[in-house]
Amino acid sequence: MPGEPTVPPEARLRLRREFLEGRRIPVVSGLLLSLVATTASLSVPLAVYRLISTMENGEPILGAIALITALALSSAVSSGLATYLLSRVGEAAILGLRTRMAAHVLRLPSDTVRRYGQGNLVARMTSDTAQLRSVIDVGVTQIPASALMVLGGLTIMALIDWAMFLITAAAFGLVGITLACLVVGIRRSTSAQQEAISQLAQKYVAALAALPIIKAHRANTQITDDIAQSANHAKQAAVSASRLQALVSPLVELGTQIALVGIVAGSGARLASGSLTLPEFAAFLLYLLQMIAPITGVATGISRMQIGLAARNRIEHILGSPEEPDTAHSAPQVEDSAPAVEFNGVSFAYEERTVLRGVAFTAARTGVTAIVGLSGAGKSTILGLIERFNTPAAGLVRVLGHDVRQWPLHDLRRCLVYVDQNFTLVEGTVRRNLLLGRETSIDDTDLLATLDEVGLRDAVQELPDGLNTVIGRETDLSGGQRQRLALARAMLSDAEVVLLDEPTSQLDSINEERLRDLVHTLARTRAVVIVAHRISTIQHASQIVLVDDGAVSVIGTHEELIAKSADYRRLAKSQQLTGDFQLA
Ligand SMILES: Nc1ncnc2c1ncn2[C@@H]1O[C@H](COP(=O)(O)OP(=O)(O)OP(=O)(O)O)[C@@H](O)[C@H]1O
Repeated sequence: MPGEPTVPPEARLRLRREFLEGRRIPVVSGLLLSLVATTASLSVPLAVYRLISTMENGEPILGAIALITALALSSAVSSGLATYLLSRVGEAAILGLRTRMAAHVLRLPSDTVRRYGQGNLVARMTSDTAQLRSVIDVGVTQIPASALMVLGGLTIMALIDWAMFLITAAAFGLVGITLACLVVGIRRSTSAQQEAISQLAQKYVAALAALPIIKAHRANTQITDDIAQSANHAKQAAVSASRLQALVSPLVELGTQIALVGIVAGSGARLASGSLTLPEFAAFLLYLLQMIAPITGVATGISRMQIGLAARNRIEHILGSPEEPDTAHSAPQVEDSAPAVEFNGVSFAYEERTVLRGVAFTAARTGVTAIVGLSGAGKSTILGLIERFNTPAAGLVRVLGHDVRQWPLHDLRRCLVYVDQNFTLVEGTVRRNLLLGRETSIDDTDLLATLDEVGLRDAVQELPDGLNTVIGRETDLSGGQRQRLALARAMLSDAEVVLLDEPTSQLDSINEERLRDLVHTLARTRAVVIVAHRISTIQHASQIVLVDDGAVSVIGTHEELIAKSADYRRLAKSQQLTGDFQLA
């Protein structure tokens, strides 16, 4: 992603530590089994050498055949067990990493999450971590085991015949040098491929979220073309990555062919001169053939590692993105006399764009503070600053008498309950949504009583599994019902400050009236800060804060503002709420 932060050293993934911590026994057992498998494989050609010598001497060969069988079997069994053990450990390490990523992403500032994009984050959590798994597989098992085989094989080959060993080493040395040149390109191209897949996931997730609108605007083809274009970028990136990866196996084959030709050509003279015996020649040839697989293993392993390392980089960027600042250690002491919320000369900008200028108001511990103003005036931003989703550029936001930065985030948010503009529900049952974030349970009678207060009891009881119905999949609620469910969740909380962002936007007039009553009941014992477009919802508020283009233009009761603010009168008039039209 352009503009990704530099990864701080503490966010770098120490793969060895991630992999080993708490898992030393299975890792060491896996590595030992792998060693047994390699040693057994390396011993097979020596056993063949012994078999041929035994045959040449006319001795019984049963023992030699039994040895070869035992070696081959133990190599296969140990290698299978090692792979299973190490892949279990690898999966456990990836589970740990995925959990860590989820926890970290949920602590990122909302703007950072928006900048990355949901699809992009999904791709990093799913496909990039799966790619990283290959670093563990390849780095811990494939490369070390194959490298051991190659080194062991080469050593024995050197002991058998140094001249033929030199031919072999020269051929594979050339392969190694060419491979080293390819590695950088492979890493770069796989990184581009992963980025292209993230972009594709991003477009796809965004399209799914906007599905009804896409259908209603008959934009299926347009959006499909868009997604297809991203898919095409992903394909092109994959093709250029595989162009380099495809060179790896042929390179190894080429090296093997050169070595084979060299050995066959060189062995004639050495066999004829007697400096090489037939069993030695057979063993040497077997070692060479046996080495093709591990050399291919090392080469493809190094190439696969690049995919995993590129994925590691992208994961590190997420883990390196700073979390919401949360430096306070304990909740400050709250004075009874402290107001619920205070804004003192608060200014705020999204990136370069200033959206709040010197905002100042105070919300008492009880009563309703309504924030009104035209669309885009900055009302939701004000609620976001109380929740400390963002930090002001200047001025102070206080909750219960203390600067929001003096509160540990968890404690600050425990004092607040927030119903967002989209009345967001989480994936899960009605009950899960009602109890979201609660540390204690509430019995069904109380849950249903609260649902009754927001006029939702009957609708929930009619759902297939009542409170246990999963919403948002086969069964769903209407927009207004979702909004009332979000309100019920807020009512069940015992937070001292209730923040409501346009809680009536989806409600019919009967439910709006019900909400008004509920808000006033809540406001008897708590502070309610409510953003509202419909002045009918808040005309009885203790105070109304009129926000105009990011600044507070006037504060007062409905009657006071009607009397003294032309802007408010205009706003109320547009809703027919002045003079004779005023609602009761
Ligand atoms: N995450 C964001 N990044 C950049 N700009 C933003 C972001 N959120 C809001 N804005 C901008 O900040 C300004 C204030 O937005 P805000 O949502 O606070 O307005 P609002 O008064 O609540 O509007 P509405 O009544 O339409 O909900 C708007 O101009 C908006 O475009």
